[in-house]
Amino acid sequence: MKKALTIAGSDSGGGAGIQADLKTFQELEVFGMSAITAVTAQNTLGVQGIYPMTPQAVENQIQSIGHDMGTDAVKLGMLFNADIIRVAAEQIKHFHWKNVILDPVMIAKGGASLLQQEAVTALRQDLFPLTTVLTPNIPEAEILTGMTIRTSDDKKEAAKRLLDTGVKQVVIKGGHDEDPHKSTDLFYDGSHFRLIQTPRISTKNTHGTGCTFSAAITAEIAKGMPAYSAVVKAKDFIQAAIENSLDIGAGHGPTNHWAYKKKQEQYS
Ligand SMILES: Nc1ncnc2c1ncn2[C@@H]1O[C@H](COP(=O)(O)OP(=O)(O)O)[C@@H](O)[C@H]1O
Ligand SMILES: Cc1ncc(COP(=O)(O)O)c(N)n1
Repeated sequence: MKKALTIAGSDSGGGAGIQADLKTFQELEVFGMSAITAVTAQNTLGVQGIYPMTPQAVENQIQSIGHDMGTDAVKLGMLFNADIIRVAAEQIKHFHWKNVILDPVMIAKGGASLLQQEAVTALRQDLFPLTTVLTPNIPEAEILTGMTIRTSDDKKEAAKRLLDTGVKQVVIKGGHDEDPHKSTDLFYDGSHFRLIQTPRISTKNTHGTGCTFSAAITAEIAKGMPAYSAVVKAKDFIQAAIENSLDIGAGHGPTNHWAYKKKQEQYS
């Protein structure tokens, strides 16, 4: 039995953040644990409030897990400010955790900021050198590299720049690209570029896609799968979750975390 820890924000709406991560870990049969960085009052319409935890509270949660239970992989999501980022980095080093998946969450779908602007530098300096797989969406990759990303060549250039910061592997997610037919993610490990492409699903229910995708990568890496294979499986997981997304709430509804498992059961 493998374990995964998510260090991220709580989404009261249940579709993104800690809630999406734990649901995904459970579906992929990995024991999920959490350290909460901030509580958000959130639903499918947007973010109504953000209540960050103190850095000490985050440190204490991580230590509780590190001193007793341990983990096979760590996922980082909404970290909100530079002090929380520093604490997370220190604890990952302290416990010598090696499988680190960083989803550099910055802005919620409705536009609310989930990371203070000055924290971007801390992310690069403190966490990138510890990161096994970085999973930015296109707007996040643009902020992290300072370049505009439109074409497939732009994605490759951005991936190269991100690897220069110490990250071992990167997936630039294609949810925000302009192709109306496909959603294409680019994986880069420093030697090969690989495209992972699926038909784009026409739906407004995409709340939590990024969280769910990176949580699935984390679960598979926790089970010992190599990074690229984990990304391919996570892409299948999120595709099923979006295809069967849930019409809950009046805005961007959540994805369906049990759809992948249900599909597997149907075919077996
Ligand atoms: N409409 C869609 N159809 C198919 N796949 C999608 C769609 N939107 C996002 N994805 C996939 O979901 C994952 C998360 O991507 P993205 O939405 O860009 O992340 P974020 O939630 O961080 O903005 C990626 O694997 C991406 O290809
Ligand atoms: C607490 C929290 N963390 C992350 C996201 C990003 O969600 P998405 O996966 O849709 O980009 C969110 N809306 N809320």
